[in-house]
Amino acid sequence: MADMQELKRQAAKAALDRVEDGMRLGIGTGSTAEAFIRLLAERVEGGLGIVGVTTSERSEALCRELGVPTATLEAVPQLDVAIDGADELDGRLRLIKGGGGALLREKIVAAASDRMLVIADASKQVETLGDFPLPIEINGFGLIATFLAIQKASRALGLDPDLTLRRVGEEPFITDSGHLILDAAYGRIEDPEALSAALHSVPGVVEHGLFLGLATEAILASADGVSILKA
Ligand SMILES: O=C(CO)[C@H](O)[C@H](O)COP(=O)(O)O
Repeated sequence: MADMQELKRQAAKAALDRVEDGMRLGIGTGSTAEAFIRLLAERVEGGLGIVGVTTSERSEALCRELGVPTATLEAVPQLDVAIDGADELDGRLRLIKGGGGALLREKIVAAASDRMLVIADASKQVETLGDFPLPIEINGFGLIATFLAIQKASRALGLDPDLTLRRVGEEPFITDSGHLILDAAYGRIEDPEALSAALHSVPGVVEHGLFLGLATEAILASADGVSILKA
C-alpha cells in the first residue's frame, strides 16, 4: 500500500499535468504543495516556462533553492491557477486550510487565481468539516478580547469550540504576516458559510481557514488511484 507521502506526490503529479507553458501559478504551502514544487522544478529544468507566486516564506525558499521562478503578487496580481493542499475538504469543495499557518496568503492567492486546484491524499475528504481544528489568524492586539469575541460569535451559532493559541515550543507561532493563530476545535461545522460570516464580524480576526467558493477542482490520491472532484 502506498504511504501517505507517496499519495501526496501522486496528487501533485496529476496537478502538474494541468500546468501549461506560460502559466502564472499560485503555489501553496505544506507537504503536498512541497511535493508539487519538487516535481515542478524538474519540469522547469526541462524548459517549462511558468512564474509562481508563493503563499509562504517556506514555499518561496524551496522554489528559490530548486530554481522555480517566482514573483510577488504585487508584480503578478492575476493568476491562472492556484495549486495547494488542504487539511479537510467536503463534497462541495469547501475546505479547511491553515494547518501550516499560511492561510491568509493562501486565501489571497486563491482569490487572485482564475481557478484553485486542491491536491491531497483522499483521507482529507470528509462528510462534514470540523474534525480538523479551524485555524483562525488574529491580530496580536487584544488577544483575550478576540478570543472571547470568537467564543461569543460561535456560541450564537450553537457552536462551542475549544480555542488554543498555536505555539512553537513555548513561544506563540507567528505567521509570515506577523499575526497569531487560534486553532478552533469545532467538531462539526454544519453551516460553514454562517461560521465564516460570524468570524469575519470579529474585528481582531484577520482571516480564517474556511475556504468557501474558492476551490474549483480537487485531485485526491488513494491506494486505488487518483480521483477528481469538481465544483
Ligand atoms: O493549509 C495549508 C498550510 O497552511 C496546507 O495546505 C494544509 O495544512 C495541508 O498540508 P499538507 O499538504 O502538509 O497535508
